[in-house]
Amino acid sequence: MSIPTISLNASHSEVEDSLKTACKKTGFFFLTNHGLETDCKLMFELAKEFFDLNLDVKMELLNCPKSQNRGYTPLDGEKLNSNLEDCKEAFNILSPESDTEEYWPKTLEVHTDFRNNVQKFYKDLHKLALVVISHLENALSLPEGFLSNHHQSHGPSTLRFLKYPTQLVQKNGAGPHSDYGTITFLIQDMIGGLQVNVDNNWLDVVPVQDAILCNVGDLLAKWTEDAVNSTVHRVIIRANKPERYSIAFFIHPVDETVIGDVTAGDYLMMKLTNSHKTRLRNEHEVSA
Ligand SMILES: O=C(O)CCC(=O)C(=O)O
Ligand SMILES: [Fe+2]
Repeated sequence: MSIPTISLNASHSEVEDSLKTACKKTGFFFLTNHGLETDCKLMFELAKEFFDLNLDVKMELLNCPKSQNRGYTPLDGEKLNSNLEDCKEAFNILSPESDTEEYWPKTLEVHTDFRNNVQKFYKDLHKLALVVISHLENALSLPEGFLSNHHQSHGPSTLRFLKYPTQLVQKNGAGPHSDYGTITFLIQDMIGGLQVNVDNNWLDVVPVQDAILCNVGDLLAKWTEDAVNSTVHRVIIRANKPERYSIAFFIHPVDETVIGDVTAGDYLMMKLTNSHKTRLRNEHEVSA
């Protein structure tokens, strides 16, 4: 089994047939001809500049204790799976409407217009998400607006820069988990390490140049009564590989959306609280 590629240049019916199959099988697909190829390259440069900042500068952006999903997450600061610490750093960016200056590195502003570029990328990804969501409605025979009406504003969708450092022995980069929202876009470099669990086997996701990897999240699976698969995946850092960068965009419905027995906002909060053990412990230490 491999991850299918869907080109946005294909006809609507071809895109939607392929989407239907992909979402029902692995829950993962590569999207090509999405129009953001050049922007993705720039974002990798900006992500590298961010992670190259001194640790004390990044720690000033630690999101503690105001919210749980913005600003900087240091190495080993998160457990996507409760049994394993994740060997990665992250920088989380909320929607341009709800973000505030205190979570942005001041030093980069001068050189690269970092904040403006990243926020523009956020908005472009959100537009692309609406295109994919509209195709999904057709692919899954859902009424028009069934999903897209709940994604018209940016809501809690989150953009995330990730860096997995070089290791001498194999390590856990991101523990086995499924994503929480509607869909996730993942832009990765060519190093590899992402694996998807298919029929109890770990399948390597071989990176495709310029493609955006998309996957179904838990809320979409709930929303469609499991017509699609929110598939478990993980990142392993193989020994002596160069550092790996990825950029994830987690697309979420607005908080008030009722899906099955939960609201989207409550579901997200519950999942984030469980995955930020270390940061919550730090928060406790700070407030104690
Ligand atoms: O960095 C990656 O390749 C995947 C990260 C991921 O799955 C996540 O953060 O949810
Ligand atoms: Fe994930």
